[in-house]
Amino acid sequence: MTELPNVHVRAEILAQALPHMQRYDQEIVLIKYGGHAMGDAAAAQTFAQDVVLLEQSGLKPLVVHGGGPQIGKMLDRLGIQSEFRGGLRVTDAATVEVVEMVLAGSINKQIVGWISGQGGRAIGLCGKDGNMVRAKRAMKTFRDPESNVEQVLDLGLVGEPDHVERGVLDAVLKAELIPVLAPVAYGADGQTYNVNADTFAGAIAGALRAKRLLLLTDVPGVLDKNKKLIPELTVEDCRRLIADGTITGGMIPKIETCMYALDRGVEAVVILDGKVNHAVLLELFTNYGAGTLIRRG
Ligand SMILES: Nc1ncnc2c1ncn2[C@@H]1O[C@H](COP(=O)(O)OP(=O)(O)O)[C@@H](O)[C@H]1O
Ligand SMILES: CC(=O)N[C@@H](CCC(=O)OP(=O)(O)O)C(=O)O
Repeated sequence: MTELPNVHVRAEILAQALPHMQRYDQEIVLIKYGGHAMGDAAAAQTFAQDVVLLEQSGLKPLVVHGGGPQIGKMLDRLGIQSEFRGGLRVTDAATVEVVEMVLAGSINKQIVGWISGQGGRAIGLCGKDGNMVRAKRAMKTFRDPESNVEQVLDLGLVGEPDHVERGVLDAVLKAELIPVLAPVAYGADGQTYNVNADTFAGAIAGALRAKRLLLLTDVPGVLDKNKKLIPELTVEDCRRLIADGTITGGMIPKIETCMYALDRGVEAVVILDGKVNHAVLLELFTNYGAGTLIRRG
């Protein structure tokens, strides 16, 4: 077989994107960009480029971002102690102020800037804007593996979304702007709540019946006990992997998010490595699916 010159190979790859573009035409795709993935400067630029390319190709991309490591750094600088329980940050009044400042302030606007830099038009909002996400105090239980006793965790001002108002998002999408959302919510009690970014993304994806939810993190996907990538999982598999301790820490809210979103009509969720250049494009517009694909089963 004669080898195609490089430029023709590139054209072939571009042409192969056509059925994928048609499949996702006018569909909502929600991309959760985790704080660890964001740390890689080169991948951050290709991430912004991918988001703009999706919008230009007729999809409706939304971004929900995290910023756990960045919040941690700022809390350290301010001398505020912080601890995680069950993958969630215990949040008091001083902590939630810093969380809001870092997430809805610096990180949100940084991502909007990256998208503008690639020629896109993004708008940065948090869950308080347009009454988008109302939350209530999270009630989480945790089973101590040593004593096997289940206890209710007091996480302070950690919120769990209990209502999503889609009006503001519909208006933003209609105006052909790309929403970039910080996971901070309001409470009926007047409090500001710190919501885990995965949980927030799941609530938005569920309310909008997104076609796909992509969770970009700093690992290739869900790993088994031997640290090998698991390419596909069902909801039942996920429950088993949490129960047997294969899935721990920050991966727990991610998997809970997947289960929640699938339950609300999201077709499939993918957990993938956001530090890989063009991770989003590879996943959506090529035949080389990356990461772990999770379906209802
Ligand atoms: N089975 C597993 N497979 C992959 N990662 C896991 C697993 N169990 C726990 N983790 C941890 O979950 C982390 C991803 O969650 P998190 O740190 O909250 O990322 P992000 O900031 O992207 O939301 C991984 O870096 C890894 O340390
Ligand atoms: C309640 C809770 O844990 N909130 C998270 C919000 C940010 C987040 O989830 O960021 P990543 O996606 O980068 O982990 C926090 O305070 O770190």
